[in-house]
Parts: sequence; C-alpha cells; structure tokens
Amino acid sequence: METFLSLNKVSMTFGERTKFHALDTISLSVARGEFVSLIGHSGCGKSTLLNLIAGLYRPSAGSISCEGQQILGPGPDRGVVFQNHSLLPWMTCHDNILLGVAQVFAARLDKSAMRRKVDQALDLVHLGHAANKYPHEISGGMKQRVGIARALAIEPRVLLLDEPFGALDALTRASLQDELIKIVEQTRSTVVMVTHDVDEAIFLSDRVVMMTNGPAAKIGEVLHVDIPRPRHRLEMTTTPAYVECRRRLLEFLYLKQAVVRH
Ligand SMILES: Nc1ncnc2c1ncn2[C@@H]1O[C@H](COP(=O)(O)OP(=O)(O)OP(=O)(O)O)[C@@H](O)[C@H]1O
Repeated sequence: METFLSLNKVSMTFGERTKFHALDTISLSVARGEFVSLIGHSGCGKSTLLNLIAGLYRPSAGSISCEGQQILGPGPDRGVVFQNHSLLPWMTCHDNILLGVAQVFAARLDKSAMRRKVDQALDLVHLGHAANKYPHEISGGMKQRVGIARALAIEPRVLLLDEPFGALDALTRASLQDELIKIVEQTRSTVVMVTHDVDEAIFLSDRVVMMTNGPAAKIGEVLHVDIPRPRHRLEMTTTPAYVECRRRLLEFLYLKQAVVRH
C-alpha cells in the first residue's frame, strides 16, 4: 500500500538541562485512508507522538512526512481533536468552527461559502440544530462532536485524535464511535488515534500500534485488525478474530508491559 504518513526513526527528548527521553526511534508508515490507533500505558508517550505528527513538537531526531512533505509545524492538512473539546466558551458552536475555517479558506472563499462549510461539518456530526448554542449549553458528547466537526471542517488530509472520547460515559462513547466510523467512511480520512481502550481500538482500527512503557518508549508490537467492515459492535465481540485481537492487546499491556506500582 502507498505510504501516506511516514515516521522515520523519530526520537523525542524533552528539556534542556534535565533531559527526559520520551520516545526512541519510532518508525511507522500509515497508508492513505488507514485508521491506526496508538495504545499503551499512561505516560508512555502516545500524546507526544500525536503532537509530533501534528507538528506541535519537533522531533529531537528523525523526521515525519505527509505525502512526501516533511512536517515542520502545525498545518491545516492535519486536524486535531483533543480529549477536552477546547472550544472557546464565548463563541457559538458555529463560530468556534468558523474560526479555523476562516484561517484556512479566507483567501479562497467568501463568507457565505465558509459558513456553508461550517454547516456541512455540523451536519456531518448531526449537530446542525446546535449551531447557535454556546459550549456551556450543550452536553459533553455534543462538545466532542463539535470538536470533531471543527477538525473536519478544515478538510484535513489526516485526522489526529487524542483520546477523543476519554471523558465520556460508555453509552455516549459507543454512539460517537459509531458516528466516527460513518464520518471516516464518508470523508475517507486517514486517522491516527490515541486510546486507552482495547475494545475501542479494535472496533475502529485497521491497525493497533502497541507502545512499550517509557522512558524511551518504542513500538512494541503492531496488530492488524483482520475483521471485515462494516463491523457490528455486538456480533463482532463473539467472533474468533475479535477474541484473538483482544487477547493479543491485553497480553501486551498486562503481561509483556505490566506496570508495577509500589
Ligand atoms: N513538555 C514536556 N516536557 C517534559 N516532559 C514531557 C512533556 N510532555 C510529556 N512529557 C513526558 O513524556 C512522557 C510521555 O508523555 P505523554 O503525555 O506523551 O504520555 P501518554 O502516553 O500520552 O500518557 P497518557 O496516556 O497518561 O495521556 C511522560 O513521562 C511525560 O511526563
């Protein structure tokens, strides 16, 4: 498969005097339209890796490129969704999304065309009716959906999701996972997602990248989720392929990378 996003021997060390070696020689190729999850114990460096792809950090060594172009900083080709929606509280949902759209499209589109883009993004997450509400007037799940709409509205080539559903209850989480699958099918997005949740990783991903515990975290194993799509949440869980995926992830996390707490 054609490589779309490429991480080439990426290492990351934080700090000047007291150095912290977070990631060590990470190499990973992501194909166009692929959905890849990063899983690993807390503090292993998943968010750091995602932030490197987002261009929010520069790697200490190695390089990252998207469609052959080296990533040197944040850009509209990569839409990021964080665990906490990070919407501006004094702006409506519509205007929160418009903010990014205007940054990317102001030179090419007039105001009404940009507003249409915002409306389309809100429709994609079924929130057209909440366009004029403020963040404090909507639920946590709705805020995350606005966050996803905001990331999608700039029409990124890659969607980067940092535990996008981590703060939500199990039912809301499941319905947003279903929605995300539909959106990704519709937009044919390439996705890299950080998660702690084994079932979420299997349900959504083509591949799950398992990271070793830090410091100097590496890619431990990579799991190919060989379960045909469309995947059905309930039916899927009883198939041998699912059970095997789950076993491999749990074995990695709780046996091979067991965390000893004192
Ligand atoms: N800006 C920073 N300066 C120094 N150290 C940092 C910085 N950002 C992260 N780290 C360290 O790098 C390591 C990896 O952090 P990171 O947030 O990437 O882990 P994570 O796997 O996403 O954790 P979690 O699952 O708890 O969110 C941690 O030990 C963290 O303390």
